[in-house]
Amino acid sequence: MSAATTPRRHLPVDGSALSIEDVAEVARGLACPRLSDDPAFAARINRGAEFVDRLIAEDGAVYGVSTGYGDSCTVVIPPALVAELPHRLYTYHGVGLGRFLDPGETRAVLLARLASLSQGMSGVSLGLLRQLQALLEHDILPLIPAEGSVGASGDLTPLSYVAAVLCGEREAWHQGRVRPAAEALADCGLRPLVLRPKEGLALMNGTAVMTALACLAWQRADYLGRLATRITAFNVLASDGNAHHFDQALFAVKPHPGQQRVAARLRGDLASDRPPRNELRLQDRYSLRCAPHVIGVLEDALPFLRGLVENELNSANDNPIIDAGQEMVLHGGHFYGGHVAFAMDSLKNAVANLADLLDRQMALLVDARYNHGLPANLSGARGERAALNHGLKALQISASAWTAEALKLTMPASVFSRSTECHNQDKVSMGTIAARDCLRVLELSEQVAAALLVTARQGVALRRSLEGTARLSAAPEAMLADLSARIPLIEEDRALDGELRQLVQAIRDRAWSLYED
Ligand SMILES: N[C@@H](Cc1ccc(O)cc1)C(=O)O
Repeated sequence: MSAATTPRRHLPVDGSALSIEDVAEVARGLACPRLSDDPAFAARINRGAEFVDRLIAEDGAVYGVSTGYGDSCTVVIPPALVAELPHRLYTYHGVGLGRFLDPGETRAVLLARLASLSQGMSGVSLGLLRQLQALLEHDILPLIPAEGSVGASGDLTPLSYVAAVLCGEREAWHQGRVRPAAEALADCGLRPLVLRPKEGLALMNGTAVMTALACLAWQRADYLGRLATRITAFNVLASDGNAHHFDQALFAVKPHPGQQRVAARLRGDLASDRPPRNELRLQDRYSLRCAPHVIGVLEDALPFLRGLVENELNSANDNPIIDAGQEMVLHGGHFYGGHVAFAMDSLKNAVANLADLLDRQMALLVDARYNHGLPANLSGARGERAALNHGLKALQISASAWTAEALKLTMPASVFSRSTECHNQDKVSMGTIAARDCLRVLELSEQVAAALLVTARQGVALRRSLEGTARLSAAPEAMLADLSARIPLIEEDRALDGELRQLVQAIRDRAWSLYED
């Protein structure tokens, strides 16, 4: 079923704060924005558009309305040509390349722009907001190329594809295929928008693409952190590891709250008792012992990063800002996505560290020198056939490759600022590149997690076949049962790619409820 036909929750939009979860729900087609019908909201929006009209009538010159854009702001547009200007803007920005954003990402972009313009500080009309809402309502999704934004004149080039489709130009996904925008609009009874002065700039001169991608990345990272914790619990059991590394008294002396939360989750999963004073095997390797210290970095960063991303989402982020209440035109640089750039550069680092942690845990488990009595490569084959079977050998090699690629992409994008646009944009954020990197790092890390789900399922089963009784609490035990149904025990080697793809999808769908306490 397409998002246009699925029953969807209405998400009220009136300029008040939206959350990352709201964006993710709209992206999944589970919710659809509904502009407030409160007359006060309409009045606030209309006041901005009317103020722009008044400015043109009274002052003649307004930046981006009766002048050229950016460095060309000293070029005066003859009054007879002013109406054409907004359409020029999206036309010459039709220079995007690379993959197209997927439908979920595109819905998130439309909502992010709608949220920003609904602040009522951009001088756009209610008609423009309604047309944006209508694209989401009918699931008409502009084809937005992912590449070509420096993230600090906002996302001008990718957002030009939103502006063009609103006006019946370029192409959109609609009803499962790529269609000319004009045709898709007509089919839904919508008329192409004619942009008013300032409306082209207001649509394009902002951070909606990077912000939308950042919301989706944040939610995926949050889930992956929880999953890495659960996988660690399985792997402690599989490797006959030491649950006492997650002791409450131990973590009380290092007060990072996220790290303490991860340790508590591991304690809960492993149902461990107090440690004996001096065990035979005192200390496990770092990828097990320090798991709360690695996953905890993400866990502690997430609330802070949420703040950065949601503040951007709920901001007026274009230029100039039109303050109709105080009758001011405020020239500045709110299209600069530095906060999102920092959030995404940081998040991809923390996420890639999860991939690395899990990859190291796998390295311990498949190696008979370190796995405390399990078969090499966790092969489940017995007797004569053991010689023929290679177990998870190739899967470990793949996990190493995915991990390396994720780690390689952690180079911060924001430090690659270029001076561009005739040196008007001489310092830019690269936030959109950071967000795209982060999504790719997430994709690779989710693949590593899928490999580790296979590993953990196999490792725990083999450990239990040796020793029988190692304990887990109810929630991880239930998840293990679910995994065992999804992934039959590997006794004779088989190709695992089909199962891996299904596991990756299950991770994306957040198939397991994890520590939702
Ligand atoms: N971001 C610029 C505007 C701009 C728009 C389009 C461009 O092609 C270049 C610059 C500003 O507001 O100052």
